[in-house]
Amino acid sequence: MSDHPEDLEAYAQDDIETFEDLEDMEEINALTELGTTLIQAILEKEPMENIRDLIDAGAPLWFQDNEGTSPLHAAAYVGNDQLVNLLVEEGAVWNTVDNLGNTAGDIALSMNNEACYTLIRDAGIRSVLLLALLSSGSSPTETPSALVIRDNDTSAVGSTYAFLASRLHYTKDASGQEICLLKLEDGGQVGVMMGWERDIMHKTVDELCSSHPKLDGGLRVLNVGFGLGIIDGMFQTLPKPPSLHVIIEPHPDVLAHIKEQGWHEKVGVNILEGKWQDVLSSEEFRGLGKFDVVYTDTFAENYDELHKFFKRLPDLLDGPDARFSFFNGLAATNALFYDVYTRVCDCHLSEIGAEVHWCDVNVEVDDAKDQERWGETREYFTQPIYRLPVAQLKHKD
Ligand SMILES: C[S@@+](CC[C@H](N)C(=O)[O-])C[C@H]1O[C@@H](n2cnc3c(N)ncnc32)[C@H](O)[C@@H]1O
Repeated sequence: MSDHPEDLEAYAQDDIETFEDLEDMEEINALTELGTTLIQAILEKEPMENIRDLIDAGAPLWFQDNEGTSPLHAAAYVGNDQLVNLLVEEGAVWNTVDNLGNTAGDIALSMNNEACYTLIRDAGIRSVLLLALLSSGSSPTETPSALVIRDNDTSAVGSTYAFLASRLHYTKDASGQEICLLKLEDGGQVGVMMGWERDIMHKTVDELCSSHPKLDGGLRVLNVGFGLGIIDGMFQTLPKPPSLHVIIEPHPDVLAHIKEQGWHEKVGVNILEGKWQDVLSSEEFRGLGKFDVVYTDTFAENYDELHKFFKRLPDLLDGPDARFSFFNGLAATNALFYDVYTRVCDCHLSEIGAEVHWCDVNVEVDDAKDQERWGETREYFTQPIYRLPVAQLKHKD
């Protein structure tokens, strides 16, 4: 043993840390045991009293076993809505996924248990609305850190800054589908816009314009995000082309493509270069007045940004006849998340005084066609139904 006092101090420190480690291990073991017992008790359909006792004894509702099953997953498996309700009220996490990528809501849905599904979905809606409120209303220091919505994805898929610095390629894939492609640093590929979305864009233009009372006079249209220019092309081929067609686009490669395609020469088309967050506040934009039709479909932006866009709508829409839609593709690789975000959009649009009419568009294809749709790219929309929103400001009494 060393006789240097500083070494003795270090040994003593090591002992304390080992002791603390042991204490931590004991606590982890106790929680693991309680969590496992709770999940077993739920799966074995033990009486509610036993479940309640376990929760009161500190069984962790966030616990997941080796398969990723949480107490809420277990309650969904046994289809007990009273239990789902109890767990949600006690703070069970609504969006935990198991090792197969399923939430408890997905399990309830696959078992056709509407009561359990609705309870979990509504817990999700409340949670997302609360997070949005906390992140917009208070300074980060006033907000419990675990509840702040953070955008941790700094890749070109999750960060506008990285996206705008990345190169895009306009090409056709192996099945002849037009595509605007983003190549990621990890070698993966993501379609910024893909030809298969043409049907969704077509239905969107139809819902926004075909019965618009001002269609015959030429609509004043604002589109945010050019991509492949599919929706812009459709606005241009309306029976009466728009009297004003403003396109907001920040990406240099997209802007070069727009020029190549001759969009600057089209009558009534005004291309504003930049992000909508900057362009909407510019004097040039404000001088243009309000619009009959507003559409937004951007890339690499999270729900926070879409929510901010919603808040600008009262200044953009020209009264209750004007119509708004957006590409409703958020969280569209999971049925529960897609449902939750769709309903959160509905609530937030209602908050700004708009009413939403939702149209269901069938986008299901068979397996072989699905492969063609995505080619080598990452899938970002896997739901069979696209929920198309059309919002209008409510009449003021
Ligand atoms: C999915 S594409 C739009 C596709 C388009 N709806 C179509 O029919 O082809 C997204 C577009 O939004 C643009 N974009 C991304 N962030 C933006 C922002 N903050 N403001 C405006 N446009 C943005 C991208 O550069 C891209 O061109």
